Amino acid sequence: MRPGLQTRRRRPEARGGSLRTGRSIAGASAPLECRHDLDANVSILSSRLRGGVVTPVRILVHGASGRMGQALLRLARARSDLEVVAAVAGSAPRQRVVDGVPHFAASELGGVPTFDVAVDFSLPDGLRPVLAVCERRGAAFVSGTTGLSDDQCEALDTAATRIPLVWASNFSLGVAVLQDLVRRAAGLLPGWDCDIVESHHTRKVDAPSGTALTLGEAAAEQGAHPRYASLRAGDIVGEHLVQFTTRGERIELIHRAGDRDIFAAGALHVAQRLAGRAPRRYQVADLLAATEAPLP
Ligand SMILES: NC(=O)C1=CN([C@@H]2O[C@H](COP(=O)(O)OP(=O)(O)OC[C@H]3O[C@@H](n4cnc5c(N)ncnc54)[C@H](O)[C@@H]3O)[C@@H](O)[C@H]2O)C=CC1
Ligand SMILES: O=C(O)C1=N[C@H](C(=O)O)C[C@H](O)C1
Repeated sequence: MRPGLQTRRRRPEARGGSLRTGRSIAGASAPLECRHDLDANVSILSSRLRGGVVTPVRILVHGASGRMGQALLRLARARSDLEVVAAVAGSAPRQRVVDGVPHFAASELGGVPTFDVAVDFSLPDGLRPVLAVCERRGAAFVSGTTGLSDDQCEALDTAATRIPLVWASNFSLGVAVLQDLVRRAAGLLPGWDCDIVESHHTRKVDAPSGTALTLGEAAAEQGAHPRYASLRAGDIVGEHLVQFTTRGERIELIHRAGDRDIFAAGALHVAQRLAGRAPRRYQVADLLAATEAPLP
């Protein structure tokens, strides 16, 4: 894994019809762009109306046997607006059907039933095959897989010309706010040292974490030169400290995730709102703030 790759996060393209709402994430002062796209809303309605009946959004969980995959399956089961129609893991499943959900190996991806959105929390090698299935089937794609190569990031951009897509290094609301705070602090503190320290469980494979790189990019946008340090210990779900230091003083901004359900819930929320939208790359904030036409 090469540090810095995820710092190439693209901005969403400016589109006609975008509306500044002044809404903000949990009190952050920077307004979010809220895209009110009539075409997208029409297609959202048609995607959820099958045979004149409003149906749940059909989800494929990719990386289903993992820590995040298990959280996604459990949280999706509790939602009536989502239906998991396939669970895919890297290797062959021990049980073919669990809680009514058919399970598949990644090598069987071509045979999964029809779905509206794939939600991918796997490993970088798993990205291209599931993306290809989404493109072939015209399904939306939500991914939180980190440690992607340059080529894999470019594959996301290419796919986004054909399908609606969200990739985010972190689906928690708190990190979205932290990113905004880091950007503002870096702008207010030119010349200060900027250090990002991330701590995760010992099974995490990539370092620095995707979130650390995203936070570093927010600081770098304001002229900071972030440095990274990674700690792997015990079962830490995920902690990110961004420290600004100069002679005699220091500011520390920290987010601690205590439960990976926060990431899973965020990704499912985004998946539900992404289904049926127009092809392009969306940011999590677009979908948090999105205004949808009411369903009949
Ligand atoms: N964006 C976010 O909010 C978050 C992102 N993550 C990221 O999600 C990813 C998964 O994390 P964990 O669930 O902790 O990992 P894990 O190791 O527990 O699970 C990985 C899953 O991917 C599957 N897999 C592995 N190789 C595959 C392949 N080639 N094709 C298809 N499936 C494959 C495994 O069978 C397993 O089901 C990591 O990249 C992690 O950094 C994790 C938490 C939050
Ligand atoms: O692997 C994890 O666990 C996490 N990965 C993401 C990252 O790389 O930033 C998000 C979160 O920190 C948990």
